[in-house]
Amino acid sequence: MAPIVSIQNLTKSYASGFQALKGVSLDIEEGEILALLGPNGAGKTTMISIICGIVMPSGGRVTVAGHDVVKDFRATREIIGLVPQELTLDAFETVFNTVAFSRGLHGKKPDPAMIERILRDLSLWDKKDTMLRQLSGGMRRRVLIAKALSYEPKVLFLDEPTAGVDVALRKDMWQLVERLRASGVTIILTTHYIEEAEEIADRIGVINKGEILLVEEKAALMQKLGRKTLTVELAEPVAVVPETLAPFNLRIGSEGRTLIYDYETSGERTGITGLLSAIAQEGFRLKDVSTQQSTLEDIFVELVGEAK
Ligand SMILES: Nc1ncnc2c1ncn2[C@@H]1O[C@H](COP(=O)(O)OP(=O)(O)OP(=O)(O)O)[C@@H](O)[C@H]1O
Repeated sequence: MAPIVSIQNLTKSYASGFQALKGVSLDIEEGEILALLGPNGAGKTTMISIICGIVMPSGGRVTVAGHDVVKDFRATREIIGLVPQELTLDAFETVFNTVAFSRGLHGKKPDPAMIERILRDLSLWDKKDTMLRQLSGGMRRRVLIAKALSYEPKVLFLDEPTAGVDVALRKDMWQLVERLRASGVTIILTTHYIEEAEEIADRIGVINKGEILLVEEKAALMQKLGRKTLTVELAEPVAVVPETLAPFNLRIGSEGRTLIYDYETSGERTGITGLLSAIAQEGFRLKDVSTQQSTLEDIFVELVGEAK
Protein backbone atom coordinates (compact mmCIF):
# COMPACT_ATOMS: atom_id res chain seq x y z
CA MET A 1 0.00 0.00 0.00
CA ALA A 2 1.28 3.49 -0.84
CA PRO A 3 2.27 5.48 2.23
CA ILE A 4 -0.27 8.09 3.33
CA VAL A 5 2.53 10.61 3.93
CA SER A 6 5.69 10.52 1.88
CA ILE A 7 8.58 12.86 2.66
CA GLN A 8 11.44 12.93 0.19
CA ASN A 9 14.72 14.70 0.81
CA LEU A 10 13.06 17.58 2.62
CA THR A 11 15.21 20.59 3.43
CA LYS A 12 14.45 23.86 5.15
CA SER A 13 16.67 26.89 5.60
CA TYR A 14 15.08 29.79 7.45
CA ALA A 15 15.63 33.39 6.30
CA SER A 16 18.33 33.68 8.98
CA GLY A 17 20.30 31.09 7.01
CA PHE A 18 19.76 28.45 9.68
CA GLN A 19 19.26 25.00 8.19
CA ALA A 20 16.53 23.36 10.26
CA LEU A 21 16.06 20.29 8.01
CA LYS A 22 18.94 18.70 6.12
CA GLY A 23 17.35 16.23 3.72
CA VAL A 24 14.74 14.24 5.59
CA SER A 25 13.11 11.24 3.91
CA LEU A 26 10.37 9.27 5.61
CA ASP A 27 7.26 7.30 4.64
CA ILE A 28 4.32 7.08 7.01
CA GLU A 29 1.86 4.22 6.57
CA GLU A 30 -1.86 4.63 6.82
CA GLY A 31 -3.22 3.81 10.26
CA GLU A 32 0.06 3.84 12.14
CA ILE A 33 1.17 5.88 15.13
CA LEU A 34 4.58 7.36 14.57
CA ALA A 35 6.37 9.14 17.38
CA LEU A 36 9.11 11.61 16.52
CA LEU A 37 11.57 11.94 19.34
CA GLY A 38 14.19 14.61 19.39
CA PRO A 39 15.77 17.22 21.61
CA ASN A 40 14.81 20.92 21.50
CA GLY A 41 15.49 22.50 18.14
CA ALA A 42 15.83 19.16 16.34
CA GLY A 43 13.46 20.25 13.57
CA LYS A 44 10.30 18.39 14.57
CA THR A 45 7.97 21.38 14.49
CA THR A 46 9.52 22.60 11.25
CA MET A 47 8.86 19.25 9.62
CA ILE A 48 5.27 19.07 10.82
CA SER A 49 4.65 22.68 9.80
CA ILE A 50 5.83 21.95 6.26
CA ILE A 51 3.60 18.88 5.95
CA CYS A 52 0.66 20.91 7.23
CA GLY A 53 1.33 23.70 4.73
CA ILE A 54 2.23 26.37 7.30
CA VAL A 55 5.93 26.63 6.44
CA MET A 56 7.36 26.50 2.90
CA PRO A 57 10.06 23.90 2.29
CA SER A 58 13.38 24.96 0.75
CA GLY A 59 13.77 21.69 -1.13
CA GLY A 60 12.41 18.18 -1.44
CA ARG A 61 8.83 17.03 -1.67
CA VAL A 62 6.01 15.94 0.62
CA THR A 63 2.85 14.19 -0.50
CA VAL A 64 -0.21 13.36 1.58
CA ALA A 65 -2.53 10.74 0.10
CA GLY A 66 -0.72 11.36 -3.19
CA HIS A 67 -1.21 15.15 -3.17
CA ASP A 68 1.73 17.53 -3.10
CA VAL A 69 1.51 19.67 0.06
CA VAL A 70 2.72 22.79 -1.77
CA LYS A 71 1.06 22.52 -5.19
CA ASP A 72 -2.10 20.90 -3.98
CA PHE A 73 -2.42 22.34 -0.49
CA ARG A 74 -6.20 22.58 -0.57
CA ALA A 75 -6.51 18.84 -0.98
CA THR A 76 -3.93 18.05 1.68
CA ARG A 77 -5.41 20.46 4.20
CA GLU A 78 -8.69 18.62 4.01
CA ILE A 79 -7.00 15.43 5.04
CA ILE A 80 -4.69 16.78 7.72
CA GLY A 81 -5.46 17.84 11.26
CA LEU A 82 -2.92 19.69 13.36
CA VAL A 83 -2.83 20.11 17.09
CA PRO A 84 -0.15 22.74 17.59
CA GLN A 85 1.91 23.20 20.75
CA GLU A 86 -0.05 26.32 21.54
CA LEU A 87 -2.38 28.65 19.81
CA THR A 88 -4.00 31.87 20.83
CA LEU A 89 -7.58 30.87 21.31
CA ASP A 90 -10.30 33.49 21.20
CA ALA A 91 -10.59 34.13 24.93
CA PHE A 92 -14.23 35.21 24.97
CA GLU A 93 -15.59 32.43 22.78
CA THR A 94 -17.21 29.35 24.30
CA VAL A 95 -15.76 25.86 23.99
CA PHE A 96 -18.64 24.56 21.87
CA ASN A 97 -18.62 27.48 19.45
CA THR A 98 -14.85 27.39 19.02
CA VAL A 99 -14.90 23.74 18.08
CA ALA A 100 -17.99 24.05 15.85
CA PHE A 101 -16.42 27.04 14.11
CA SER A 102 -13.25 25.11 13.43
CA ARG A 103 -15.30 22.48 11.59
CA GLY A 104 -16.98 25.16 9.47
CA LEU A 105 -13.64 26.74 8.70
CA HIS A 106 -12.57 23.51 7.06
CA GLY A 107 -15.60 23.50 4.82
CA LYS A 108 -17.50 20.75 6.63
CA LYS A 109 -21.26 20.87 7.20
CA PRO A 110 -22.38 21.64 10.78
CA ASP A 111 -22.80 18.49 12.86
CA PRO A 112 -23.65 19.38 16.48
CA ALA A 113 -24.04 15.71 17.45
CA MET A 114 -20.52 15.02 16.34
CA ILE A 115 -19.13 18.04 18.19
CA GLU A 116 -20.94 16.77 21.30
CA ARG A 117 -19.32 13.35 20.91
CA ILE A 118 -15.85 14.89 20.60
CA LEU A 119 -16.39 17.12 23.63
CA ARG A 120 -17.66 14.19 25.66
CA ASP A 121 -14.68 12.07 24.59
CA LEU A 122 -12.34 14.77 25.78
CA SER A 123 -14.25 15.33 29.04
CA LEU A 124 -15.11 18.84 27.88
CA TRP A 125 -18.87 18.48 27.61
CA ASP A 126 -19.59 20.06 30.99
CA LYS A 127 -17.46 23.01 29.88
CA LYS A 128 -19.19 23.51 26.54
CA ASP A 129 -20.59 26.92 27.49
CA THR A 130 -17.49 28.07 29.34
CA MET A 131 -15.42 30.83 27.85
CA LEU A 132 -11.92 29.76 26.85
CA ARG A 133 -10.24 32.29 29.12
CA GLN A 134 -11.79 30.55 32.10
CA LEU A 135 -10.21 27.20 31.28
CA SER A 136 -7.06 25.72 32.80
CA GLY A 137 -4.02 25.08 30.59
CA GLY A 138 -4.83 21.37 30.34
CA MET A 139 -8.43 22.09 29.35
CA ARG A 140 -7.27 24.49 26.65
CA ARG A 141 -5.08 21.80 25.26
CA ARG A 142 -8.10 19.51 25.06
CA VAL A 143 -9.89 22.26 23.15
CA LEU A 144 -7.01 22.36 20.66
CA ILE A 145 -7.43 18.65 20.11
CA ALA A 146 -11.23 18.97 19.82
CA LYS A 147 -10.75 21.67 17.18
CA ALA A 148 -8.53 19.41 15.10
CA LEU A 149 -10.90 16.46 15.45
CA SER A 150 -13.93 18.56 14.52
CA TYR A 151 -13.13 18.35 10.82
CA GLU A 152 -12.45 14.60 10.86
CA PRO A 153 -8.87 14.48 9.61
CA LYS A 154 -7.43 11.28 8.19
CA VAL A 155 -3.96 12.21 9.30
CA LEU A 156 -3.49 13.90 12.66
CA PHE A 157 -0.35 15.68 13.80
CA LEU A 158 0.08 16.23 17.50
CA ASP A 159 2.94 18.54 18.38
CA GLU A 160 3.95 17.64 21.92
CA PRO A 161 0.42 16.79 22.98
CA THR A 162 1.23 16.20 26.61
CA ALA A 163 3.97 18.75 27.33
CA GLY A 164 3.26 20.23 30.73
CA VAL A 165 0.03 18.36 31.40
CA ASP A 166 -0.64 16.29 34.48
CA VAL A 167 -0.41 12.53 34.62
CA ALA A 168 -4.17 11.95 34.47
CA LEU A 169 -4.57 14.08 31.37
CA ARG A 170 -1.59 12.42 29.75
CA LYS A 171 -3.20 9.01 30.23
CA ASP A 172 -6.49 10.38 28.83
CA MET A 173 -4.66 11.65 25.76
CA TRP A 174 -3.01 8.30 25.20
CA GLN A 175 -6.38 6.59 25.35
CA LEU A 176 -7.79 9.10 22.93
CA VAL A 177 -4.93 8.50 20.50
CA GLU A 178 -5.60 4.78 20.73
CA ARG A 179 -9.31 5.29 19.99
CA LEU A 180 -8.47 7.50 17.03
CA ARG A 181 -6.14 4.91 15.64
CA ALA A 182 -8.86 2.30 16.02
CA SER A 183 -11.08 4.50 13.89
CA GLY A 184 -8.43 4.50 11.15
CA VAL A 185 -6.72 7.84 11.75
CA THR A 186 -2.97 7.99 11.10
CA ILE A 187 -1.20 9.78 13.93
CA ILE A 188 2.16 11.50 14.01
CA LEU A 189 3.20 12.96 17.29
CA THR A 190 6.28 14.71 18.51
CA THR A 191 7.37 14.26 22.04
CA HIS A 192 10.21 14.77 24.47
CA TYR A 193 8.82 11.99 26.61
CA ILE A 194 10.40 8.70 25.78
CA GLU A 195 7.84 7.01 27.97
CA GLU A 196 5.14 8.42 25.70
CA ALA A 197 6.75 7.02 22.55
CA GLU A 198 7.26 3.72 24.30
CA GLU A 199 3.65 3.58 25.43
CA ILE A 200 1.71 4.49 22.31
CA ALA A 201 3.82 4.44 19.14
CA ASP A 202 4.04 1.68 16.54
CA ARG A 203 7.18 3.20 15.11
CA ILE A 204 9.67 5.62 16.53
CA GLY A 205 11.72 8.13 14.59
CA VAL A 206 14.65 9.89 16.19
CA ILE A 207 15.47 13.31 14.79
CA ASN A 208 18.38 15.51 15.74
CA LYS A 209 19.84 18.65 14.17
CA GLY A 210 17.61 18.43 11.13
CA GLU A 211 18.36 14.80 10.35
CA ILE A 212 16.52 11.57 10.91
CA LEU A 213 18.90 9.34 12.79
CA LEU A 214 16.66 6.32 12.77
CA VAL A 215 13.11 5.10 12.16
CA GLU A 216 12.20 1.69 13.48
CA GLU A 217 9.35 -0.45 14.68
CA LYS A 218 9.27 0.10 18.40
CA ALA A 219 9.67 -3.56 19.26
CA ALA A 220 12.54 -4.05 16.78
CA LEU A 221 14.25 -0.96 18.08
CA MET A 222 14.11 -2.16 21.61
CA GLN A 223 15.50 -5.51 20.57
CA LYS A 224 18.08 -4.39 18.06
CA LEU A 225 19.69 -1.80 20.19
CA GLY A 226 18.79 -3.43 23.44
CA ARG A 227 21.61 -4.09 25.80
CA LYS A 228 21.55 -5.71 29.14
CA THR A 229 23.75 -5.49 32.10
CA LEU A 230 24.49 -8.31 34.45
CA THR A 231 25.33 -7.35 37.99
CA VAL A 232 27.16 -9.83 40.15
CA GLU A 233 27.02 -9.05 43.84
CA LEU A 234 30.05 -10.32 45.72
CA ALA A 235 30.23 -11.60 49.28
CA GLU A 236 33.52 -9.74 49.82
CA PRO A 237 34.45 -6.50 48.08
CA VAL A 238 37.25 -6.34 45.48
CA ALA A 239 39.58 -3.45 44.72
CA VAL A 240 40.59 -4.38 41.17
CA VAL A 241 39.28 -6.72 38.48
CA PRO A 242 41.60 -9.78 38.28
CA GLU A 243 43.64 -10.20 35.05
CA THR A 244 41.77 -13.36 34.07
CA LEU A 245 38.50 -11.40 33.90
CA ALA A 246 39.96 -8.59 31.78
CA PRO A 247 38.39 -9.87 28.49
CA PHE A 248 34.91 -9.23 29.92
CA ASN A 249 35.50 -5.47 30.36
CA LEU A 250 33.87 -5.53 33.75
CA ARG A 251 33.13 -2.44 35.78
CA ILE A 252 33.33 -2.36 39.53
CA GLY A 253 30.33 -0.89 41.34
CA SER A 254 29.04 -0.25 44.85
CA GLU A 255 32.52 0.26 46.35
CA GLY A 256 33.80 -3.04 45.10
CA ARG A 257 30.75 -5.04 46.06
CA THR A 258 29.50 -5.62 42.52
CA LEU A 259 30.97 -6.55 39.15
CA ILE A 260 29.00 -5.19 36.21
CA TYR A 261 29.01 -6.80 32.77
CA ASP A 262 27.44 -5.25 29.63
CA TYR A 263 26.26 -7.55 26.86
CA GLU A 264 24.18 -7.47 23.70
CA THR A 265 20.87 -9.28 23.88
CA SER A 266 20.86 -9.74 20.12
CA GLY A 267 24.26 -11.46 20.06
CA GLU A 268 24.44 -15.18 19.55
CA ARG A 269 26.61 -15.54 22.60
CA THR A 270 26.16 -13.33 25.57
CA GLY A 271 29.35 -14.49 27.30
CA ILE A 272 27.49 -15.01 30.55
CA THR A 273 28.42 -18.67 30.99
CA GLY A 274 32.11 -17.95 30.48
CA LEU A 275 31.99 -14.99 32.79
CA LEU A 276 30.32 -16.84 35.63
CA SER A 277 32.69 -19.78 35.41
CA ALA A 278 35.71 -17.42 35.27
CA ILE A 279 34.38 -15.63 38.35
CA ALA A 280 33.95 -18.98 40.11
CA GLN A 281 37.50 -20.02 39.17
CA GLU A 282 38.81 -16.82 40.72
CA GLY A 283 37.28 -18.07 43.95
CA PHE A 284 34.74 -15.28 44.36
CA ARG A 285 31.68 -16.06 46.43
CA LEU A 286 28.52 -14.65 44.91
CA LYS A 287 25.70 -13.13 46.95
CA ASP A 288 23.35 -12.40 44.09
CA VAL A 289 23.11 -12.06 40.32
CA SER A 290 20.70 -9.77 38.48
CA THR A 291 20.20 -8.45 34.96
CA GLN A 292 18.78 -5.14 33.76
CA GLN A 293 17.38 -4.35 30.33
CA SER A 294 18.35 -1.04 28.76
CA THR A 295 15.46 1.30 28.10
CA LEU A 296 14.47 3.33 25.10
CA GLU A 297 15.83 6.29 27.01
CA ASP A 298 19.32 4.78 27.05
CA ILE A 299 19.04 4.12 23.32
CA PHE A 300 17.90 7.66 22.61
CA VAL A 301 20.58 9.32 24.70
CA GLU A 302 23.20 7.14 23.04
CA LEU A 303 21.99 7.94 19.51
CA VAL A 304 21.73 11.67 20.06
CA GLY A 305 25.03 11.67 21.94
CA GLU A 306 26.81 9.86 19.10
CA ALA A 307 25.55 12.38 16.57
CA LYS A 308 27.06 15.34 18.41
N1 LIG B 1 11.17 31.09 11.83
C1 LIG B 1 12.38 30.68 12.13
N2 LIG B 1 13.46 31.38 11.77
C2 LIG B 1 14.72 30.95 12.06
N3 LIG B 1 15.00 29.81 12.71
C3 LIG B 1 13.95 29.07 13.10
C4 LIG B 1 12.59 29.45 12.84
N4 LIG B 1 11.78 28.49 13.34
C5 LIG B 1 12.59 27.57 13.89
N5 LIG B 1 13.89 27.90 13.75
C6 LIG B 1 15.06 27.12 14.20
O1 LIG B 1 15.03 25.85 13.60
C7 LIG B 1 15.45 24.84 14.52
C8 LIG B 1 14.40 23.77 14.59
O2 LIG B 1 13.25 24.27 15.26
P1 LIG B 1 11.95 23.40 15.49
O3 LIG B 1 10.97 24.26 16.19
O4 LIG B 1 11.57 22.74 14.25
O5 LIG B 1 12.53 22.30 16.52
P2 LIG B 1 11.76 21.25 17.41
O6 LIG B 1 12.43 19.95 17.18
O7 LIG B 1 10.31 21.32 17.19
O8 LIG B 1 12.13 21.76 18.86
P3 LIG B 1 11.24 21.75 20.23
O9 LIG B 1 11.33 20.38 20.72
O10 LIG B 1 12.02 22.72 21.07
O11 LIG B 1 9.88 22.21 19.89
C9 LIG B 1 15.71 25.57 15.83
O12 LIG B 1 17.11 25.77 15.96
C10 LIG B 1 14.99 26.87 15.69
O13 LIG B 1 15.64 27.90 16.42
